[in-house]
Amino acid sequence: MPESWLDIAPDSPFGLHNLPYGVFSEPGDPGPRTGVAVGAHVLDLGAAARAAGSPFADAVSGPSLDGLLAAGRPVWEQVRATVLRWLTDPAREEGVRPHLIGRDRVRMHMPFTVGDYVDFYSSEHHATNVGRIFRPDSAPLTPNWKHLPIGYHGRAGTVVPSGAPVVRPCGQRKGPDDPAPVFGPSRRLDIEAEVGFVVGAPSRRGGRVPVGGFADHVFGAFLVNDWSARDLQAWEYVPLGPFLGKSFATSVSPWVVPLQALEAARVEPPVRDPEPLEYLRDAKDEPWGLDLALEVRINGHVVARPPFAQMYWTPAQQLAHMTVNGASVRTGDMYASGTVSGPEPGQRGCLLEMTWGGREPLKLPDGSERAFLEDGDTVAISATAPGPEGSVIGFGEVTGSVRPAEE
Ligand SMILES: O=C(O)/C=C/C(=O)CC(=O)CC(=O)O
Ligand SMILES: [Ca+2]
Ligand SMILES: [Mg+2]
Repeated sequence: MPESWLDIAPDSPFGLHNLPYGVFSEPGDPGPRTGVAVGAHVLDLGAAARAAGSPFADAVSGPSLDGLLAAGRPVWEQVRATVLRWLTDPAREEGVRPHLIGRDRVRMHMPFTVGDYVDFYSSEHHATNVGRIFRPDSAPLTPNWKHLPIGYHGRAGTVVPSGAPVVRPCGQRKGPDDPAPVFGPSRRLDIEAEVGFVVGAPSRRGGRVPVGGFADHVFGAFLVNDWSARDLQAWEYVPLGPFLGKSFATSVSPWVVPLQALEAARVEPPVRDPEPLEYLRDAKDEPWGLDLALEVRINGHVVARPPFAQMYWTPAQQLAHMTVNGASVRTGDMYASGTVSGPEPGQRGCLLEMTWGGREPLKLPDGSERAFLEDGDTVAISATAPGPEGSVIGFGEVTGSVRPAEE
């Protein structure tokens, strides 16, 4: 990789190997714009592309990534290669430097218009733990679990950008010893640390996206916090699955890391036994396990380090499964991996597991204890992945604070 004329710290999570896309504004701006994070800066992509007369200027000049997502893989590759050239060719410095803004000056926004939203359940460790906690008298994994990536359709309209406050939801709950359900603020508000994927190029209704078609359709990855009210969920979910316990808010991180930046993070997924049906088999020599290291913090204290590489079903299999019945995907459709949990106690991606259903509260270094979230708590989920040449690919973080219920 050639050097940049821009001063970028060698260990920056936003070095030249990453170049994630997001939507930002500066104080006093008329509206948000598309940017690329580089070192301590954001490159105003639309302005730089217009100044350079780039053929893709229109696609990157909107107030969201929607135009870029819809443009398709050849354009994604062209934009990335062009930005890299701009940042490394000394002859380009004069034209590009005016379009760099300090990242500490900008506010980040929702990166794209969310179409449909699907949430999976693809960590074997998470599913096993949740099964044990919610259904102690049954086998922890349901009979279908190792044959298909289980998922449900979520509420796209309540996907919110990182930093948006999360109001504690109200709803029905009924504990095992309660004679009747009661209504009120959730007492078991939880998080779920997940990785999200956004579709760029749509697929045809009636067609299927094979496992090998993942990178032609999916633009990139980001972080997701699927806030969950466990008491509402436990009462409502039989037999149709999560509903109001998860539909009140889902937070996403502002930077979308393009799949091209994750080449060095690709790893073989765990061995699948039994072997899945043909349409779910990994494409030969094209593994889509991803070695992302997540970190979950509550009020600044690290409470978990979930490993994404351990996920049983890959995002390529999830997309293949989501479309195998002929259901199409559209630009802006997003899907989340499911809670990321590893085999160790310190690797669990939600409080339900970390505290084993609330029975073993966490002790935070500030002396307080948490079974579930309290009003005022701030949760941040971050992640990094290995990049080429020893570099680090940063995802930034998704954060949100809990506001009291509106009763
Ligand atoms: O097994 C259950 O009943 C509950 C599962 C979930 O909480 C669903 C979910 O959001 C999936 C996930 O994030 O892994
Ligand atoms: Ca979830
Ligand atoms: Mg949700």
